[in-house]
Amino acid sequence: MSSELVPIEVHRDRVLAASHRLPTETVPLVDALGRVLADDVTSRFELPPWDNSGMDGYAVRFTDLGSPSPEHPTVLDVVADLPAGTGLDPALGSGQAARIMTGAPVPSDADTVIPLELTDQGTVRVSIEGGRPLGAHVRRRAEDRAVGDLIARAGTRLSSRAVSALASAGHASADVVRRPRVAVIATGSELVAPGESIGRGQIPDSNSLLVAGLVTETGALVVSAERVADDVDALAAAVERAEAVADVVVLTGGVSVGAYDPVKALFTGSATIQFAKVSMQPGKPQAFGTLPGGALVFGLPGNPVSVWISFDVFVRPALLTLLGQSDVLRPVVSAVATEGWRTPGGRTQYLPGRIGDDGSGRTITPASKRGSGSHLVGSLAGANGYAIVDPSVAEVHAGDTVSVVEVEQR
Ligand SMILES: Nc1nc2c(c(=O)[nH]1)N[C@H]1C(S)=C(S)[C@@H](COP(=O)(O)OP(=O)(O)OC[C@H]3O[C@@H](n4cnc5c(N)ncnc54)[C@H](O)[C@@H]3O)O[C@H]1N2
Ligand code: MOO
Repeated sequence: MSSELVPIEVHRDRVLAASHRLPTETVPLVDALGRVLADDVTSRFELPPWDNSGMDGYAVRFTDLGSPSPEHPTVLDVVADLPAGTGLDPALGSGQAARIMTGAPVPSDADTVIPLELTDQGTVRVSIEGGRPLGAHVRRRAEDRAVGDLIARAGTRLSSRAVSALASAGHASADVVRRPRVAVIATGSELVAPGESIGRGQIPDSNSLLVAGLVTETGALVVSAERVADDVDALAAAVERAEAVADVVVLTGGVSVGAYDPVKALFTGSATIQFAKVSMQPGKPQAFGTLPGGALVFGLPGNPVSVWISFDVFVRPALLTLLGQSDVLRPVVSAVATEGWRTPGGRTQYLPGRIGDDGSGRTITPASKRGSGSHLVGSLAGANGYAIVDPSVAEVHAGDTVSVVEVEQR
């Protein structure tokens, strides 16, 4: 690892240059929520498919309506009854109307719908006591989409709203990008399973859950997760198992310069895996590259806050690129600091925080009184985003405007 700090964008560009969209698969719409569209989707149907009523009422010929009022109602003969789902198209002659329900096709001879509140609701003859303009309450065929119009673009992550639009447009399935398969390996001889009692020197393995959760939140699949001690042979075997089942292998811990850092030991000298000191805090030591079979491999620094930030800044954009999503970087917005904090200086600081709103705009409050220390795992529960502070800033003061990223909806 060169001692020179690598700019964050340079490291991320390396990662993105090695990340390529995965192949397409077809899934039924019931399974499409959260998947990313592989191709543009256009409408197979006109939307709406026919002129239909926007109100429960009466379909009339506008020329028959006159200027009705409670004192001088217009009376029409009701010659048809049209519930939603009917396929009828009854002929309407002069002085005739059809009772019609919302969503039912408007007869070809009618051009206007009168809501039933303006009538006596008659079923043989209807007395209309108020007028409506020509075309009122008729939802026109194809006014929303014509056949061939765009419904959703390639690269769209399918929301429930998008899935419903695809269904309405005549689709039963969607062509989506295959989900990346991700294997998680946490390294560290100090690690025990969550819930186990800990002896001196031991800690619960929280990174496995953190990475697996972040992978799932990104829309990828966790195919394996294991813990290995700081032992190069054990790690080599775990990486081999991971590579056999995964497109991406995410390792945590062991990338620094310590005497027992197994990731460093295993990959040093590899032609396809690079170690870098990235100009960020937390998250400085990073490993990235490809394994012999082609899987991407990330070696994230073991401190839990470093894992979260490194994942968000490097792994998430890579997974989204594999997923074919069009936007892979999170929007950076502004917020006002409710409290001050110190920065490390010299590296871009990522400070976990609680992003809120004080009524006059977005705010950020540090998740820990101790700032952006990479070991402050307890503070992660209260963070819903982070501030990004320029290396030139020595201290942030209450009231300062800073750049922030929100990772969760408030
Ligand atoms: N002499 C130097 N020491 C360190 C440097 C340096 O430049 N020179 N860099 C520091 C920085 S910055 C970081 S970040 C860490 C990264 O170290 P490693 O990636 O080798 O991580 P570990 O030493 O394995 O662990 C660091 C820390 O995180 C805890 N940890 C690890 N895995 C887990 C897990 N699965 N769940 C919860 N906690 C975990 C571990 O116990 C350590 O406390 O290196 C600095 N040192
Ligand atoms: O860069 Mo390390 O990730 O600060 O603690």
